[in-house]
Amino acid sequence: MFLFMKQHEFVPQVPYGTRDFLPREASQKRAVEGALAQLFANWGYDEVVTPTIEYLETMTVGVGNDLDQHMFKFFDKNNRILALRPDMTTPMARVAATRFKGSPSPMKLFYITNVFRYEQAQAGRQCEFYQAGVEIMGASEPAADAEVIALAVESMLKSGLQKFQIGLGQVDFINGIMEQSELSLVQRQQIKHAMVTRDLVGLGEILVKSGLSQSDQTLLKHIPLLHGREDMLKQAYSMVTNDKSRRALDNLANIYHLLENYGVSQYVDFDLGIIRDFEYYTGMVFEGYTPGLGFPICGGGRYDTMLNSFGMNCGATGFALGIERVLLALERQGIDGTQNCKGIYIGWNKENLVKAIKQADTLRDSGCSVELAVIPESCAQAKESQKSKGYEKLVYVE
Ligand SMILES: N[C@@H](Cc1c[nH]c[nH+]1)C(=O)O
Repeated sequence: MFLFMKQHEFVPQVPYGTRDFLPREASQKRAVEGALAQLFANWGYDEVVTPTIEYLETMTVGVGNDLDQHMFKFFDKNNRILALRPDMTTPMARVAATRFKGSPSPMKLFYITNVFRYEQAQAGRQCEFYQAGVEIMGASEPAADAEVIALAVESMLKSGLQKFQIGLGQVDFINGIMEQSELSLVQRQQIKHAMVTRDLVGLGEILVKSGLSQSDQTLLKHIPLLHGREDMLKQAYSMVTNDKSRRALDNLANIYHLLENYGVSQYVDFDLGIIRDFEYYTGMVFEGYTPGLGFPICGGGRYDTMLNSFGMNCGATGFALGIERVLLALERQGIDGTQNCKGIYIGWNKENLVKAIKQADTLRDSGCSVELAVIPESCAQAKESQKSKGYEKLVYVE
């Protein structure tokens, strides 16, 4: 009796932060992913598929400790610690450094796959989520950065989004300012963290306690407000005196000039407060935003030291787009990306299965999508099935 009740009460759930994609969502997901795979291939990128699990030490070499609290970890039978990949950039760097040594440079690679990060789950932010991204490895020039940003713009357009904006920053702008002062590593990290989370009150408090001069405090407090078009870059130039920050601004101006030539600069604003939440970024960084979503839909940047950690000394840049975020944005903006029409339903009455199989075969060969009933139905039942399953046409074999 007890056993019976228990079985009765059991409601199977998916693990926290994961979700099912039901047919409509799964077909939207596939449509977006298919379009992106085609786009990346058209731009000369090759797909790479890596394991879902990596050794923890591989992930730590790549992303540092930033994601430590967010990784799903477990042991293999030899007691080595494994992690579900929290990011695809690190596995791609591992592949490039270990499998493509000596290949023509730069390598242009893409992926469309799931990644895992422990997060407070909410719509558009799950612990398991899908990313489509590209990485250019072996190129340090602004041309590679511009290509990656232009491709991010094209990806959003290809996904069906019309309204979005990219914020473009450069981590060396703030690094240059902080290196001038005598801040400890911890203080620098606290300042960056406050900027990443856009915690302006917290930033103010850290700065007051930092021992920095009043003018440096004012400058750092001002960084999150430094967004705009090219005139803002000029303003920022006059606010700093160190070479590193100024080179960062020159680098942004160069990238922007190329984006004008790609015809996508109208989608791009400068935002010097963007630092992103991975420590591996060493140059330009960017994030894409679309109305109705409170978090970035895509993001990326230059990471010139990661490959070195895997034994290959070269610069790299890339971006990733969140697939569920694209789907959510499309839904919230009322854009329906799918053709929801199904083809033909074939029903048959007793004894006519063989005829119906042949009919289905012929119709499929001619390019129609066909569902063949697996049990005999009367014509009225078949009509009902056609309607409830959403098929455009019924073929009834009798
Ligand atoms: N891996 C980054 C995106 C990126 C790709 N390449 C460089 N950055 C992310 O998950 O946000």
